[in-house]
Amino acid sequence: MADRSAPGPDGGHLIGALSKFKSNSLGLISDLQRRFGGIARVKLGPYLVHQVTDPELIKHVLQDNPGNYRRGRFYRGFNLFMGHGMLTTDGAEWKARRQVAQPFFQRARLESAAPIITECVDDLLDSWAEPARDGEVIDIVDDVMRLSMGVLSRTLFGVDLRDRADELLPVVRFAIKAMIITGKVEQMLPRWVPTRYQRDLKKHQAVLNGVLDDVIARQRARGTDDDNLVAALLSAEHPETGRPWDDRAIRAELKTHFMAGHETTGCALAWTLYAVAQHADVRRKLTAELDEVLAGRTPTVEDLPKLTYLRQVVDESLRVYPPIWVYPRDAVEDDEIGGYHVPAGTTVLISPHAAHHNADVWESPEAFDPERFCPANRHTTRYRYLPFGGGQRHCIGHHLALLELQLAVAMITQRYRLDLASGHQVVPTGLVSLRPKTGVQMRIERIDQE
Ligand code: HEM
Repeated sequence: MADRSAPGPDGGHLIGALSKFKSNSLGLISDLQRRFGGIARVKLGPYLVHQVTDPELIKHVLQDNPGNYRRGRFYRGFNLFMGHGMLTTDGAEWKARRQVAQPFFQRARLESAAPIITECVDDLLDSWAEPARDGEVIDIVDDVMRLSMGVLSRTLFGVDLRDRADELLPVVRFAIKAMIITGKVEQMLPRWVPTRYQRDLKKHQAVLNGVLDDVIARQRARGTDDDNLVAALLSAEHPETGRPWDDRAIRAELKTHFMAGHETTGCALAWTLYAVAQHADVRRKLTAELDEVLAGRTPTVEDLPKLTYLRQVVDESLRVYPPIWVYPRDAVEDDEIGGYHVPAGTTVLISPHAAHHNADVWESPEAFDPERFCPANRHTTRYRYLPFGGGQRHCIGHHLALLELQLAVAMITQRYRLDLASGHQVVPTGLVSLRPKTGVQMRIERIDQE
């Protein structure tokens, strides 16, 4: 076993790089990657962390030795809004949850739900008719979040949670800050200390729990024959106890899918529309492809294989702006990564953002260039491109996300031209998701169809 420590900044003191992580987490991970390469050792407050960005070393953690890397201390924050569910558990508990949900994420099954997606996109397009006519500037972020909330809840839960978006959107905005542990005092105080943060936390948790309890109650009243995830969870038996799952466990699964699925896809769509608006050549090429293949009609799943450039645009957006920009694991036993010692109990950070912006691996990584995903290059992307993670814990929802992104980008580009409002700067910020810090303000113009 190697006894060498990986390179990294001097971090022996108590605070280490934590204050930088709090104020500019994206800057810190890029800086570590640039200065120290594929594996860097850093102290974040009291925690020893190895950031891994080399594709082979990422493969080691996610695919070759995954049993040694579990959800750990940084995932505890996720319990606040996801409970004890598929994303936050390990081993047999995780497996049981993944098995119940897996059938609902089969590609063919999701593809048959494409008309639900196009209906939800149509609603979004209709809601933009007025601002387009009045030449108004709008922030598109909440709108795309509503869209992904509608798609997720209709395809998986058999209800339309857009009806409750006004309650849910503030919950999610709070949650994506609260779930990431940054060592802020308010996060560290015991829950019984009556701070404003604790009051807000409880209020938002109660709203989310209440909405999802309603979803469960409605499904229970309808019975368990419906073909959706809620009905499947209500009729599932726990593999170890043989007993049905209780409502708390079912709610944790629904919270997990809700939080993991709609925020990520919404962010990805906002970033893709932003990127297309910023690159006239990309917009031109995309519009030409859509015109040629669709000639103005609504896209279907059968059209997608012909819309190759559309897929390249989505892939490149997920490279430059990966919605899950970092995720941690804790090492169970001592390990060796890239010849360096990684002690048991310490954290390994996988950052798609740092990996996707690594100049040793990507040519001109800061440039938005969909050509790098042309079909001839696709096979070379393994573990240097990981917007949906990798190994056995890869994203269960990736087919749904990609389907929704392709259909939504196509339909929006067909009907509207989006331009960034003059003077508005879009700045990525690393919360649980990669969010545009002050929104994405767009001027929307209707493209007249023949
Ligand atoms: C663009 C959209 C999405 C992105 C970028 C994304 C990204 C990711 C990533 C990177 C992971 C792995 C995290 C880790 O290993 O720690 C993950 C896991 C997960 N994602 Fe997604 N995701 C997206 C959409 C969705 C959707 C639509 C759903 C569900 C409706 C979903 C549900 C999940 C769940 C439940 C897990 C945990 C899987 C497990 O641990 O077995 N995601 N996602």
